[in-house]
Amino acid sequence: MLRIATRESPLALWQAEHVRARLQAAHPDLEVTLVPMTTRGDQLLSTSLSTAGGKGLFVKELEQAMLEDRADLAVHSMKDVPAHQPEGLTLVAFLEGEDPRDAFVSNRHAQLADLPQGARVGTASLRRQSLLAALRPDLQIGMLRGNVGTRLRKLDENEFDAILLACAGLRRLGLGDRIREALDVQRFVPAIGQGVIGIEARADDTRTRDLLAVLHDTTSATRLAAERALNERLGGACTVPVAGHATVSSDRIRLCAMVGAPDGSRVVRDEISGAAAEGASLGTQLAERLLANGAREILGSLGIKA
Ligand SMILES: NCc1[nH]cc(CCC(=O)O)c1CC(=O)O
Repeated sequence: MLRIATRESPLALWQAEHVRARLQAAHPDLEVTLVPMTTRGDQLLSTSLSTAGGKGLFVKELEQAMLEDRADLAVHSMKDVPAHQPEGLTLVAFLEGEDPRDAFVSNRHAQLADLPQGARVGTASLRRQSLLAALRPDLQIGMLRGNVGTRLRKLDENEFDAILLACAGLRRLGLGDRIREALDVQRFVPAIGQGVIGIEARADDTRTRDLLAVLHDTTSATRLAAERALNERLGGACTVPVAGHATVSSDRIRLCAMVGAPDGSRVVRDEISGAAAEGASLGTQLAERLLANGAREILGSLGIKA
């Protein structure tokens, strides 16, 4: 028996069920069950995530369940996972990545560049807000919280002319046809870990780790090592406008990153390439360069010491 802790949002349940089905296919005699739970982040969906306390909110209850032996593993969107795991827990597998790009979704406009002057755009993240404002200072950008379905409903009810979501979440939920334009990763740099499902387990639980080994994707692991090293050096929170995306081809890696003021008035971008095996060190180096070139001031003005 293997117990999977998961949030109860439709996307989280899809991802947990996907992991369950793959484990079941690899180990036909194993019983795999879902243990759904509500996290503090889900309860606070109506308030701003940044004021509520950030990323850990979506994973804490799942981690508690593993530490108390009510579950053996937790399935996460890596985008929602903080830089550090609690004592006794560790990330044990990363699945093959879905499309990492942000999606432009609109009922009226075919692409971001078609938005008229002053159009209303909804987004749930400071990163998207910053990138968007830097690109198009004329837009009226509003905070859009809630599950993917809730956000699409707000668009359909005409609260916004367009919204930005992750392509991965839309595709997984069978809503890929809502994507009008997939935004280029160089220009519109994705969030650390966007599109990758990660699995956390107890560090000493070798049985669970062995059972999960079949799901592990080394390209995703290489990507995540670079992106998470970058994120860690930059303070490691999702409450800051930080973007980082690595592309891996054979033994090379290229990491793009951005730190921006939420209003887009200042944006620092840079990129670095090197050997894939050096990903984590490249991530740290790129973070140092960003900090030296203005990111330290941007983060400092948001109360983050990096
Ligand atoms: N913060 C919510 C969240 N966490 C992960 C995804 C998308 C799926 C993924 O990145 O794997 C989403 C929804 C969104 O940003 O549109």
